[in-house]
Amino acid sequence: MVRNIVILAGSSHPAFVDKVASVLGVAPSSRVLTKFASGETRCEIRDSVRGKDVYIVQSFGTGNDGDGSTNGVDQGLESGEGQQPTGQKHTVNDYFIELCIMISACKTGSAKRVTAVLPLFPYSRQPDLPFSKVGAPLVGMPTPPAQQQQQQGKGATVQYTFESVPATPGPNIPRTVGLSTAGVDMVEMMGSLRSKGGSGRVSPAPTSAPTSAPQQQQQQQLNSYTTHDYENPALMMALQAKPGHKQFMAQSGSLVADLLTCAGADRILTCDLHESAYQGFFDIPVDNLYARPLLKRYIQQNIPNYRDAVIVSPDAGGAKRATAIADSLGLAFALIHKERRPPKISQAPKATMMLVGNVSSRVCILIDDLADTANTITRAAKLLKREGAVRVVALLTHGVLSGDAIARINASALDAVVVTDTVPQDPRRRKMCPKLEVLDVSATFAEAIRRVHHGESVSMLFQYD
Ligand SMILES: O=P(O)(O)OC[C@H]1O[C@H](OP(=O)(O)OP(=O)(O)O)[C@H](O)[C@@H]1O
Repeated sequence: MVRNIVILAGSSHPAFVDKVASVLGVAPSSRVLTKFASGETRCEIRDSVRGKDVYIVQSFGTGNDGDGSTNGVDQGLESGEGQQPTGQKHTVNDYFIELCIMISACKTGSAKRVTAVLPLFPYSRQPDLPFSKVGAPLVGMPTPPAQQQQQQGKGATVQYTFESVPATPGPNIPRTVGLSTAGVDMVEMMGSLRSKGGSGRVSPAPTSAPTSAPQQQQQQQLNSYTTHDYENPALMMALQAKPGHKQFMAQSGSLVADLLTCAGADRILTCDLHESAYQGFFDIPVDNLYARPLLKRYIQQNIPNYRDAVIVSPDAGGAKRATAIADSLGLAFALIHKERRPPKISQAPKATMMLVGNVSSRVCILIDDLADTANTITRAAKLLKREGAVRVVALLTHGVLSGDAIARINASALDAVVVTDTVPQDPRRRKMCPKLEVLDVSATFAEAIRRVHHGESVSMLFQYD
């Protein structure tokens, strides 16, 4: 049992906090978290934190993703007298504000030290810069048409397209049923997707669509998905149709870091940051834990003849993460490279994929930090199977799986998707996705908290993994 420590749970992932607290041999402290009718967050810390070492655990990626789970709904956790749960759905932003308020409440309640424990760190993916027609980041004036024509002759051979099933939602591609329909029958749903010609695209839902052309264009931009803007031709064309305008994308990472520090956080504990350099945005200590030992153990224990398998990074951004596992297990490595070029001069840039490495007749293990829409891993799996892979397993730290991700995984060439529980994976979600397996990372967090509390090294935890 660890003494003089306070573990507080935000409302995003209480089950995870219970597991962490149980390993530490303490009970989570009492607090009230709910919302006022106006939607503002209400927080009350019921146990004394005076002079204590406080750990507030809040995860993200569990926002309003329509998975029908009770996670993310204001249930008036430990509701105070006269305070009724509003039943409002929490978004990632709600969780973030809640965390800041909890940190501030503990600081003003005379806590000795407050550590924000974020199993999945929010806003650590910076938005992509839009890409020009030749695949370069669009950070200046669009290239004049004559120059574009000249550059087009040098395009690489397009081998694979990026279509996914269900299609990535966009201006003219509405969300499919995904998990938003309570009690949806997966078999029925997949049948319905197949009956639409196998593309997985469904007819646009009737809407009160704007009628005039400028209105339609504005609406398209409003509806557009921003995870990967380069995949949205309408948005890309609109962005490039503004001569002389330098595109500016808000990079919110340092603001988020400042907000946490300003709220009073003395330390951050997180896991598999999308970009490890993000730690440099803080002027307080940041401990970045790794799910790597867990993933390696999974490979060793669950992939038959794993020494013949190939570790694959689905994009260049994750190559370092994947090679770390490949090197320590002595496995072969392959990389999928995305190119963003237009198929024709008159068209918007399109992402295509190239495989570097040999996967023929091999088991492929895709390694990535997270799956959000699951486009990246499902497209990678499709390419790997076409290149002769016999089995494709995706190993990810954070299974955000928002929107249609589960339907997409079910319809994909993936044979299994293994995630950790940094993001809640409730039983209903697991039932709807038979390919999903969940690894428990709570013991790693508990050990890291114990080490921080006793002033021991956290990085030593991963020295021999
Ligand atoms: O499930 P999805 O919605 O496809 O998103 C998952 C992908 O997004 C992130 O990388 P990102 O595309 O931001 O690029 P990067 O690795 O180059 O930073 C992440 O590392 C995954 O590869």
